[in-house]
Amino acid sequence: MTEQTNSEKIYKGLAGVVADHTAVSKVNPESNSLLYRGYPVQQLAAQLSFEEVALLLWTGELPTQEEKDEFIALERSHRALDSRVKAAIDLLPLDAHPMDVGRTAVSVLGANHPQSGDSSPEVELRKAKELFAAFPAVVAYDQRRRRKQEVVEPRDDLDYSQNFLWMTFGEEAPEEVVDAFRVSMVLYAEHSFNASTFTARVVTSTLSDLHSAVTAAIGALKGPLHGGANEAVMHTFEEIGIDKDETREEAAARAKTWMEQALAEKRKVMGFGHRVYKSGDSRVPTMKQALDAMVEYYGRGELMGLYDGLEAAMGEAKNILPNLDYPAGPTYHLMGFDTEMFTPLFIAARITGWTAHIQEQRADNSLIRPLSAYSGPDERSL
Ligand SMILES: CC(=O)SCCNC(=O)CCNC(=O)[C@H](O)C(C)(C)COP(=O)(O)OP(=O)(O)OC[C@H]1O[C@@H](n2cnc3c(N)ncnc32)[C@H](O)[C@@H]1OP(=O)(O)O
Ligand SMILES: O=C([O-])CC(=O)C(=O)O
Repeated sequence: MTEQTNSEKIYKGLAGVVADHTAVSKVNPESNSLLYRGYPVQQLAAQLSFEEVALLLWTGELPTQEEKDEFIALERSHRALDSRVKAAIDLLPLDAHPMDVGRTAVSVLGANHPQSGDSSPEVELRKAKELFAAFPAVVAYDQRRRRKQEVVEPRDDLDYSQNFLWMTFGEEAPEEVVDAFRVSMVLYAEHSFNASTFTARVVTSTLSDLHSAVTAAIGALKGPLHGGANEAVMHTFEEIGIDKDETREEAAARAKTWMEQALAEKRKVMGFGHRVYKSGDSRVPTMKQALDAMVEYYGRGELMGLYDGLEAAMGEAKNILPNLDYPAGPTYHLMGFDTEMFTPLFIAARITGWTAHIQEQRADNSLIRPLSAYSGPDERSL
């Protein structure tokens, strides 16, 4: 087969290209819906624990009680911060970006895994579960070391979300906060062939291992056009200025002026727009409810002034709607996470989707290697 010629159609950014089948999730922009293994994500977010959603994504079916119990036991036994991961993180500067910390941690876990050379389906599923269990301690430790706080050991009387918040903040989170956190994890878990998942599939297609694929996926997630947007949303809020004494209306008016100026300068405003959804992200209404609950819990209506003002001004000027990162950013801010920790929270959730796709890619593999149209100089001699 020869490489494409210049006259052939180029699908820049692979926009509109259907690269393969997947049974993991269905993103439907026409009906503005998202199904995980056939179930609407809104139902899953309303009724299931994140542990149950993870099992659904991996196995394709809702878990039985026995499967759930077995997984919960495994998850609770792999929560503690691995000493080799801690040693590697301690070598990194305190201001290293937490996405770099997360990427390093997964790499260290992969290199030290006792079955690092075994990519059989059973072992890979086990590795996925262990990584799911181990990653929260990395996020919690990184936020705490940056704040010069001691490590908080996990507690096995708490579920995944409760324990995540416990290890990060060193106190039991109220029910309202745990619920908003759980909802964010469920919504962030999976989204078909997004850039990071596709990256994980490309790496897997070479028959490389699960930790290499996840490490590469973290690199793709870090960018502000993808997962890095949840952090960038908060930077926008900070740039506009958060003033707790302001009314909602005053904040909205300032946000509107800021957005008009940003668009006049042709800036991209993170947290808006989507490659697939053109009439709204299916997950935003559910995440917005979780944000509203946090705003009410913490009594921070002025933040919603900024939120509403930006959304309205972007809608009026360009008819571009928020994506999931837009409500997720301020939700994590209200919970007390440092802004730089937001995208690592996305990693914790997306480990489920990535590893479900890694399994699927491996089960029916074909090396992912597209063609390119050469645009350099004609052949020449030295
Ligand atoms: C969980 C997630 O990963 S969701 C995505 C998170 N990413 C972001 O929030 C980053 C901001 N958004 C964007 O950059 C884009 O909307 C993307 C990358 C997500 C999707 O982009 P694409 O489908 O490639 O559309 P593209 O970037 O070409 O935008 C089309 C038009 O809308 C404009 N546009 C799209 N999003 C934005 C935005 N956030 N701010 C300003 N203008 C925007 C573009 O400037 C472009 O305008 P033009 O035709 O006048 O040049
Ligand atoms: O689907 C995408 O391109 C990005 C996205 O929303 C996600 O990964 O959750």
